[in-house]
Amino acid sequence: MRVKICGITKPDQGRAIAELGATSLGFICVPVSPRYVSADQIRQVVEQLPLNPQTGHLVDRIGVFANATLAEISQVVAIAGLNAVQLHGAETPEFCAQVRETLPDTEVIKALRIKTAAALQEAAAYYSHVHTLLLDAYHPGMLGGTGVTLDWQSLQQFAPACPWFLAGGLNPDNIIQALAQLQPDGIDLSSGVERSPGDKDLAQVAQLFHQLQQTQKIGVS
Ligand SMILES: O=C(O)c1ccccc1NCC(=O)[C@H](O)[C@H](O)COP(=O)(O)O
Repeated sequence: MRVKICGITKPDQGRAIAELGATSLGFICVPVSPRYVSADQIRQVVEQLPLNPQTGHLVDRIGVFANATLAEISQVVAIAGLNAVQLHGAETPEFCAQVRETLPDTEVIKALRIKTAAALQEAAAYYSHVHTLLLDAYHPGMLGGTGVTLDWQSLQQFAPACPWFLAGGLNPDNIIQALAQLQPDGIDLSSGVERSPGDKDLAQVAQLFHQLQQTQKIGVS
């Protein structure tokens, strides 16, 4: 299972989180966010990342955008050294397809903020235009990093035709409960493993991986 820790702002924390076992680091490229980082700041984090000793590759570097233009996204991907983009605003399936065509080596992840179970119907329109979906909680005043959990039970029938991440209010204390109900391809955490926006709590990240090891031992996938 992929484990994405989002809202990385500091090189030493990015490196430590990769070493703890994260498969993906998320960088907030949305200027109104308190976790915002510029392309140059992301590059500084990326330059400090270790290569995975097993694969010889870096962890995934995911830039999170909301309603940015294709030119803005392309520029940040090139400067920062990203290999994935997460579109967290009101991007249409057609826009996602354009991003995919323009950046063929970049994973395109569409985030859907789920207000009601009916909002899940939106997902199908994206299947053939993105590589991956991400389900996040809806908050009227914030786009992401809200700490609000989804109603996991209402997602039990969600079986998209592409891989998906579960996000929204996950933390070391509730991750086992979430994964007992759902089998996402990845999980995404931000405020549940931080001291303040953009300042990650490495002890909580370590605790998350400890909990994930427990889920394997007790057979929760
Ligand atoms: O985190 C932000 O500040 C943010 C701002 C604008 C758009 C998206 C943002 N975050 C996106 C993420 O992928 C978060 O990891 C996701 O919303 C989960 O956050 P949390 O509920 O705090 O775990």
